[in-house]
Amino acid sequence: MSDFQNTDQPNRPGIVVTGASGRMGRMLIGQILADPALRLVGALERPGHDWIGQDVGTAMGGALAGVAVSDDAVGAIAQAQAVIDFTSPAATVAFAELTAQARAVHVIGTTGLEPAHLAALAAAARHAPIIRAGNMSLGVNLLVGLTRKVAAALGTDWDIEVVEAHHRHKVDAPSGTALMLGEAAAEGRGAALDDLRSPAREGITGARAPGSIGFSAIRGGDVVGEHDVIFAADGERIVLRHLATDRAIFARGAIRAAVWGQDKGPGVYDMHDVLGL
Ligand SMILES: NC(=O)C1=CN([C@@H]2O[C@H](COP(=O)(O)OP(=O)(O)OC[C@H]3O[C@@H](n4cnc5c(N)ncnc54)[C@H](OP(=O)(O)O)[C@@H]3O)[C@@H](O)[C@H]2O)C=CC1
Ligand SMILES: O=C(O)C1=N[C@H](C(=O)O)C[C@H](O)C1
Repeated sequence: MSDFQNTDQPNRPGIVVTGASGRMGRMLIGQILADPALRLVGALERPGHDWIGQDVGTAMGGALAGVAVSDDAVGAIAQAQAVIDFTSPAATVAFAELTAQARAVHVIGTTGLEPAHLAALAAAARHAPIIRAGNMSLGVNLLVGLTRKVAAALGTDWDIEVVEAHHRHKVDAPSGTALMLGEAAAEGRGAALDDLRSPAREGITGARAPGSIGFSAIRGGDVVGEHDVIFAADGERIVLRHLATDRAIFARGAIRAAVWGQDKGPGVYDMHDVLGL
């Protein structure tokens, strides 16, 4: 049994998955259908998507699931105890309003959220729990704690750089995970990331600002997600690394969050809360 498995819920939560045909949507639906402790009650896609009206199991190339893909977010979310959402920032904000109205748990994996999106999510979280993380894996959330600790132990003569690599389809940079790691490094230094973040480098950038935190992004092929936090000093370097080789790790974390959130009050939570880290 996986460390994420949670079968001690007396009532199986009804889960709606948004972005059903996406890379994460498919992974989530596969895991929910395979777990007798869970119930898939809705699979959402955009209006006009060619999966609309089809059974989601057969659309994914598998067995009948008994749930038709729908573009009726209002109707689907009204029946949900949890909504798991890996889509786009604009879609996530729209789903947050509906999920709050339904008083359901909203698990958000979507990255690339800007301050206006986060403000809308904070408003929705006044009515129901939101669990949001740029990375839902156990490994990355452990790495966040390690990064904070190492940054706190080292002085500003150690330069901090976060380097990430993802598949060619990813639309946002730096990744949500890279930002989590950068925030942890800044916290370790007793500062906010906004105050330490290096601007993107191109052309004559000038020398590195002491104490700053830099980000670099690589995009190519089918890389699931790779993150290095590099602490570089004169004569030595420490590299903290996480390699994701299977999106199943993100889906397991998100499902665990959906179950964990069932008895929680309104508010914004993250995977540290869920995992008890
Ligand atoms: N926190 C974490 O652990 C992880 C986060 N992510 C993040 O999750 C997000 C999705 O990633 P991924 O699955 O790879 O991306 P995909 O592009 O494969 O999937 C996104 C899905 O969302 C759908 N979608 C977008 N807008 C809407 C809408 N308004 N209504 C309904 N569906 C919509 C897309 O449909 P269409 O194709 O028609 O646009 C697509 O099916 C990204 O932000 C990514 O960074 C990914 C992995 C892990
Ligand atoms: O888009 C992805 O694929 C991923 N996105 C998340 C991020 O932005 O960090 C998490 C993971 O790395 C995969």
